[in-house]
Amino acid sequence: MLTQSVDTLAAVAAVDLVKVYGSGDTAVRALDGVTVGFARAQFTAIMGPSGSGKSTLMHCLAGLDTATSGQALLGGTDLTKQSDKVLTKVRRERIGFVFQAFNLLPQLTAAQNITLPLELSGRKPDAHLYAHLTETLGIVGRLDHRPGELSGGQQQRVALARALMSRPEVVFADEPTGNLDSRSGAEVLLFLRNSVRELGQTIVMVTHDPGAAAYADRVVLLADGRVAGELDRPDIASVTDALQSLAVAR
Ligand SMILES: Nc1ncnc2c1ncn2[C@@H]1O[C@H](COP(=O)(O)OP(=O)(O)OP(=O)(O)O)[C@@H](O)[C@H]1O
Repeated sequence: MLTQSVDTLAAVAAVDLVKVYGSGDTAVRALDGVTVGFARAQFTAIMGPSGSGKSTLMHCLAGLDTATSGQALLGGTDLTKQSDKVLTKVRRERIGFVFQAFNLLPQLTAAQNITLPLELSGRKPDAHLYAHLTETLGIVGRLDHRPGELSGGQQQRVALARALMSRPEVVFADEPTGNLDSRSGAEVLLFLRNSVRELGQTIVMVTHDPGAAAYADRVVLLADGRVAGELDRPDIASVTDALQSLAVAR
């Protein structure tokens, strides 16, 4: 039974999603019936106290973890019903990932890292998009370098180009500025925001940082594995207030 309605046009949605880790006395209900939609061409931040289920929700929606019950919808596909083989293909072809730790392959150049997911799925990189992304991200002069020869900010910009090259239905960003100084972090967030405006990209980002969340169009708040509220057009003050109210209510 649905506890809330969900936008059926959403790029990504959770419907009454439950995730229980372990069993018996040690079972942890990381997601306790989450129903939420993430609209197309919108930048949404997921926030909440530590342990509230942010990473679990993102992992279930990205087909990186299996839910206990409920639906994890990407477009019309319920990821909870797919085989591992299909999930691998979905992650490669329909989802872009940006992680706190960049997760580039150290033995490949920046250029090779950017095009690898497309090559693995047998698709030819779009030369215009490649030029647009590498120019906008300011990494044209770094494309022959390996990740170990790049700064953290440059590595994350390579990861951003890789995430967007396949024109994914959604980009999931997990604390994308967590390892960056404030200037590099702001560049990453501005790029994410502009990719929503200019390319119609859908972005879902987990963050602890109200400053990062203020770049988003919307904030979804989690607490104890449930949706605890949301904010449209967030700013640093409204996000900070909402997080403080959650902490007080617990
Ligand atoms: N593999 C696992 N096995 C057992 N429990 C887990 C596992 N992964 C997460 N949990 C538990 O599930 C709950 C939600 O964890 P999750 O990592 O999703 O929270 P979070 O909001 O992302 O936290 P943080 O902000 O600290 O990263 C926590 O109580 C956590 O301890």
